[in-house]
Amino acid sequence: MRWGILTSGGDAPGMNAAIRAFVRLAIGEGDEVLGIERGFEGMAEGLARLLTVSSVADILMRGGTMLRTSRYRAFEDPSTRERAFEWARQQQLAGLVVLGGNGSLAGAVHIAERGLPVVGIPSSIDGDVPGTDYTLGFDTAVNNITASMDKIRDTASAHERIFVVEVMGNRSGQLAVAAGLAGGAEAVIVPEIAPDYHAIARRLDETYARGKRHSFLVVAEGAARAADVAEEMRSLTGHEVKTVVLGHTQRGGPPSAHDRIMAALFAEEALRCLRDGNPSAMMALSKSQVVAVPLDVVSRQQAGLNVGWMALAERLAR
Ligand SMILES: Nc1ncnc2c1ncn2[C@@H]1O[C@H](COP(=O)(O)OP(=O)(O)OP(=O)(O)O)[C@@H](O)[C@H]1O
Ligand SMILES: O=P(O)(O)OC[C@H]1O[C@](O)(CO)[C@@H](O)[C@@H]1O
Repeated sequence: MRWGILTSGGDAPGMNAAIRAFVRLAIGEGDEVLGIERGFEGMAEGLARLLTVSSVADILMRGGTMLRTSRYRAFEDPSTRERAFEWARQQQLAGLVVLGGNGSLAGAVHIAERGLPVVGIPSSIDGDVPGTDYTLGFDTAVNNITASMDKIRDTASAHERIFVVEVMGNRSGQLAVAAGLAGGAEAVIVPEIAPDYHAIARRLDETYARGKRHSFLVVAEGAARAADVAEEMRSLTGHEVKTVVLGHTQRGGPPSAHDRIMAALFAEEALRCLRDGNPSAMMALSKSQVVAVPLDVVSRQQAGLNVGWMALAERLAR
């Protein structure tokens, strides 16, 4: 059988590990895998090549995606999707694996509805895909942010400064919350909850009065800009406040061991679903097990925010 595989939306560390795992497992079963380039654009424009065992060598430890990716708005147009579907038919694809976040998986639902079996592997550093407890790339991104915060902490303590660290997460604060808990932030500001700047300022004043020499506020990019939060804190506390916008440093670099393992497990289950003739599914982590859930969960549900972690981070930063 011949499967297609593509990566779409923002790249996520672990995408390469999942491509490698899927290709090697599929070839091990006697199947073929067509690597589709630049996400859905590659399907619509016919950009693809057959992947071999050796073509996926030495990518396990690399971030980004060997297939490249895109944000291809034209795929929201049914006529573009029809072209892509027709191309998949001509290529005799028996099924497709889509690695990406909410948007990419919404695109995947449309393809499955048209009749091509599709398995989605949730991949986004944002950790905000509904129906799964984990998305590929999240652990690496949290580690990247935590490593940056550890470095910033040295200079923050030396100067007794407050740092506002802006992290990714346009519509979701899940990444900010995990990084805030792991990195020891005083407060986490997320798009889902309106911030109480006066309460945060009071907490900062109290910790400084107790002798603390540095403080972190982690803000998700979708909630506020770091510069605006810093200005607010300066005027409310009178302390010196600096900002760091981590940007794409969060998304690059080698995937963590956890992301590589999750990539292998998601890929293994994806192949099993396709070979079993499942018409559409999303790989999910649920109760520490990799399971297949309905693909359209992305359009029916919203990902939750771990407010317990957020509250715990605030209680611990004293
Ligand atoms: N409703 C939709 N219908 C068809 N295709 C879609 C839809 N939403 C998104 N896509 C396709 O998926 C691509 C990626 O979507 P998007 O930019 O939202 O990233 P994502 O997969 O959510 O990843 P990230 O977590 O990095 O934002 C889009 O550029 C488009 O090609
Ligand atoms: O690299 P781009 O296209 O600017 O995307 C940035 C967006 O992608 C994400 O990193 C998710 O991959 C979001 O957190 C962020 O808002």
